[in-house]
Amino acid sequence: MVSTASESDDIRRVLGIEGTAWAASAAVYEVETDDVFIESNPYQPESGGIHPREAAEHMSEAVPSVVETALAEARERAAEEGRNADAAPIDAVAFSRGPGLGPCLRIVGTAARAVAQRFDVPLVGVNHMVAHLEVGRHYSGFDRPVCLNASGANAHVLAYRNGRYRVLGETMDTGVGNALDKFTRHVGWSHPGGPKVESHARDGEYVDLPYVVKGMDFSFSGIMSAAKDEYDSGTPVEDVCRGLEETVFAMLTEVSERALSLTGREELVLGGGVGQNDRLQGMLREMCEQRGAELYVPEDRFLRDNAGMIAVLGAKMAAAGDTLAVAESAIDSDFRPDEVAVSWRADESEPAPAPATRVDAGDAAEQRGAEATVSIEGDRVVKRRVPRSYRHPALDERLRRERTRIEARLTSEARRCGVPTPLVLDVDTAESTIGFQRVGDRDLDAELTVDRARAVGRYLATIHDAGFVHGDPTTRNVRVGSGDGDADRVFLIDFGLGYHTGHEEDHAMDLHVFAQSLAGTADDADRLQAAAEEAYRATSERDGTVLDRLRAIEGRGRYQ
Ligand SMILES: C[C@@H](O)[C@H](NC(=O)OP(=O)(O)OC[C@H]1O[C@@H](n2cnc3c(N)ncnc32)[C@H](O)[C@@H]1O)C(=O)O
Ligand SMILES: Nc1ncnc2c1ncn2[C@@H]1O[C@H](COP(=O)(O)OP(=O)(O)OP(=O)(O)O)[C@@H](O)[C@H]1O
Ligand SMILES: [Fe+2]
Repeated sequence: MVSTASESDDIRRVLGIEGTAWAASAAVYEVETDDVFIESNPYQPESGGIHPREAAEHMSEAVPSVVETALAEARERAAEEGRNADAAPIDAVAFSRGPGLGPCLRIVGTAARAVAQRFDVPLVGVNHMVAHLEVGRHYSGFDRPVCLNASGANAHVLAYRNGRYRVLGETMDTGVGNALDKFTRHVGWSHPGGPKVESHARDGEYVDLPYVVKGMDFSFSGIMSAAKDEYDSGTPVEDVCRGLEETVFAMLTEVSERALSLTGREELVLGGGVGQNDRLQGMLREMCEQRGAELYVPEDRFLRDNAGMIAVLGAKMAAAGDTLAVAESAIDSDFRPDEVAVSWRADESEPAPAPATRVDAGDAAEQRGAEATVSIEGDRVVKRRVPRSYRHPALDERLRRERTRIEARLTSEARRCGVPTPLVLDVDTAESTIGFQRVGDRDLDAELTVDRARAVGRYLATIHDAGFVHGDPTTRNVRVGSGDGDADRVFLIDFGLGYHTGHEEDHAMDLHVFAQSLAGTADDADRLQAAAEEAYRATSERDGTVLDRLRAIEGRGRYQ
């Protein structure tokens, strides 16, 4: 019988067990001294990538021995503190419950249950992705950071809000490490590929590869096939590695910056095995410095998969009484971070409204968006995409030009379809500058209403029917109010990530980006989202298929 104690003082030493994919790991976390002992045994595939069956065989051999090593350490510490030799050396057992490979997770779950029963201590089921970010939050001392999880099988941007970690953005296909590993497999290098990409990139010249960011979501599949093609056509592998790092990490840095900008937060925490990469850390550091934000990067041993992070979060969960009865402790290979009901944080109510909210200060004010600076000069605004020094200069130049050209073109095209947008007054692609008519008197996030959400749904349907997407329809890229008495005008702005497409998936992504931004900024996001969808349905020529696709995007398990 496993006890399910809820006395927080009882939790002084926690055993953590990890084994979602490659790292068989056990750890002892000492609450009082904050000390973490970690014992790990990695699985190294003989050829190719991670084979689930081989990985599970590795876990069944390695998990018991790393657990015994950690327990021996725990016993020593228990003896030092003068604990009775008959008493349990630990006060709880925490294990990675998911996401991960099912066969591996089951072995970890079985081991954890056995230890918990043996010592009659509570069992704690930890979400591996939340552990990746909580360990950084723990050691940074940050309270409300944005978190970038850059790991093998996942890539997310998360922020805590009202009891859950919200996924502000994520990969639409593979995890970031898996994407790099697939390229290195193609080249014939052994697993894991990430560190090899890093060392080869140092001697490489940058090559252009597709850069795919949709709002705060992103995709790696196009980049990976292009990288393989480059290699196959004879481009030196060092150059392809450099192009990969510059492109993939600039994407992750851009979405992190967007998330900081959208939420108005000023702290960023990095997590996940790919987080060990120096170039990624450097880009994030530079971006944060330039916007006056703070970055925290955990030690490498806490970035890659490890049981230390499981024990650290497990201790907080156990202290909050968030434990599992054995009968309810089944693993969950698709466990998403936003499914976790956060029990261990004080119930903080959101400081309202988010500081990023902008109500216009008046003339000659300068706004700083995630990408551009916008200066208001009377009834005209000038938007300039400023260079981002964290990006390679060639990539930076390309993105600023392309986006400026597209923004000018699609803003006008939307207007011609009857969607309110500002008039484009002049464009200078060389300087990445556009002059616009000034519209609205505040951003939608400052004053969200059901009617306005409905207008956004209607306008998105209109441009989709005309054959293009907005690309970044967040609550900050919608202006409301007109200043001339017609308070309910709603304007779409910032079409720089738009493009022509007839694919339902792309149309659904626009709705998904809007839904995610509602979830990130509003408490009644569901109601607003329903209103937007209802208006979309009423307007669109093919509402059914797009909304079906939206449901599929929302329900997609990302573990692959
Ligand atoms: C669910 C769980 O099993 C999974 N874990 C995982 O992916 O292991 P993690 O340790 O977080 O990350 C491993 C990845 O991290 C990459 N990696 C390691 N060192 C790297 C480096 N210096 N540069 C780039 N990638 C690196 C590896 O190539 C590999 O793809 C996850 O967290 O998604
Ligand atoms: N035509 C306009 N009229 C009035 N205000 C505007 C106009 N264009 C932009 N703004 C203001 O400037 C802010 C930033 O503009 P915009 O979204 O185009 O830049 P950005 O850097 O791409 O921002 P982000 O990436 O954060 O969406 C807007 O949120 C809005 O408050
Ligand atoms: Fe991981």
